[in-house]
Amino acid sequence: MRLATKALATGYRGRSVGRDITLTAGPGEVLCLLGPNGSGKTTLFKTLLGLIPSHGGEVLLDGTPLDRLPRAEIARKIAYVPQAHAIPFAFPAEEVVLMGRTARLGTFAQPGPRDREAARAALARLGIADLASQDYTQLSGGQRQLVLIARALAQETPLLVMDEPTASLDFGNQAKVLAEIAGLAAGGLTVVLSTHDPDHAFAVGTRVALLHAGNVLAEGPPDATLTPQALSTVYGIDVTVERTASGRTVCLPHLRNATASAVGARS
Ligand SMILES: Nc1ncnc2c1ncn2[C@@H]1O[C@H](COP(=O)(O)OP(=O)(O)OP(=O)(O)O)[C@@H](O)[C@H]1O
Repeated sequence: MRLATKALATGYRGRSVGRDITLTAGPGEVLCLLGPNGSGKTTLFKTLLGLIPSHGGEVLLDGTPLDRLPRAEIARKIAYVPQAHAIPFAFPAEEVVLMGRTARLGTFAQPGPRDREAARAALARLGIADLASQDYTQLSGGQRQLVLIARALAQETPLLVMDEPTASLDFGNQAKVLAEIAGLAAGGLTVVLSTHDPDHAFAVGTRVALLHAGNVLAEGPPDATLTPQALSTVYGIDVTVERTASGRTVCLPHLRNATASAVGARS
């Protein structure tokens, strides 16, 4: 499924957030959105999902304007992984994952044994089958994050939109979820995600969009887009981008100024 935005403007009632956002992502691609806190990533995602109206421009799914698609149709095309703290589901984890199936089925349909099986398979795939009967509200931030990713997988849509999917995960689970994302894209899914870690964009991104002050400052393959200069402009710090011996690309923020002021504060 190809997602495209054309000169999209985003925001809330009486408040403009993003403008002139033109992006595209297709099957097999992982489009990573990077940008400082408050730069409008979540707002863009809510607009892509039709949860809030756009302030101008277009969102197209395989060429069809989003606002021409009924909600149930959108749910069959796009699964959304929101930030884990955003939703206080008072249900067992398996029921939360099952909601991914109900989104596909429509308002009044009941999930059947196959749906339950798919929900359990999604939990197992993320290594959290043992959390199935635990209350979502009593899970840790990272466990909730994994449950929400399982919910999106159970929805079996061709397009996955993930808001900081690795944000509260431990070191190992970050790597597992990144590998899962790369695998899903390799299998033909379209993935759009936001991250605060440029290394993650280098690891799994086929394209990157760098948001700055409401605009797309740069967009393209990670190597060409996440340059030290662009990262410095967006984050206001000096950054070195290095290639490791094993062929990975990593970003190293310079800590000298921060360290100097921390030492100064102590003395
Ligand atoms: N419901 C809302 N009504 C009005 N303004 C909002 C609302 N939600 C967010 N904003 C504002 O929109 C701007 C963009 O917020 P958004 O959450 O999209 O940023 P973000 O890039 O996802 O941030 P972060 O990286 O911190 O998660 C912020 O200035 C925020 O204060």
